Amino acid sequence: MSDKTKKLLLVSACALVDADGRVLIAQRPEGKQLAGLWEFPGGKVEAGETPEETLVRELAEELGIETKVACLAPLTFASHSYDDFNLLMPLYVCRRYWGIPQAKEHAALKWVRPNKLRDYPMPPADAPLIPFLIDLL
Ligand SMILES: Nc1nc2c([nH]c(=O)n2[C@@H]2O[C@H](COP(=O)(O)OP(=O)(O)OP(=O)(O)O)[C@@H](O)[C@H]2O)c(=O)[nH]1
Repeated sequence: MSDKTKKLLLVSACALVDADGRVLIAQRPEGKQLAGLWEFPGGKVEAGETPEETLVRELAEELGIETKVACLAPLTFASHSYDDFNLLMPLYVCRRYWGIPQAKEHAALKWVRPNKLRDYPMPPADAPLIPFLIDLL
């Protein structure tokens, strides 16, 4: 049943893709919600930002890489009801970026083939995204 007190949270996420068709996932650090789970880099869309601008900012903050809005292609989205909020999360694909991703805010990073993503525990919102990446890559 719908809970009218739950807020809708808009989060932008990115599947960074390398030349071999692998996708970058990042492990959430200890002390955060969903610690230890593997996620797509990204974060909350701040006031005044477009979802694409959020990703350009988050990829720089979280991974130390540079990309551009024009390098982000929308793929699909996740819609999931967590206990305390409803998540709406567009997923973009990015194949063009500058620099080597480093785990600046995560516990670890891993390049994974899409058909192996299910081997890594991810937040519940993410599971429906995996078939789209398998189809694309
Ligand atoms: N970046 C990202 N967030 C995800 C994914 N799946 C998913 O459910 N989320 C949820 O979307 C929200 C993203 O927020 P965030 O990363 O900006 O913030 P956070 O929880 O780390 O907390 P913060 O406010 O301290 O930055 C979290 O609640 C996270 O659990 C995903 O694949 N990538």
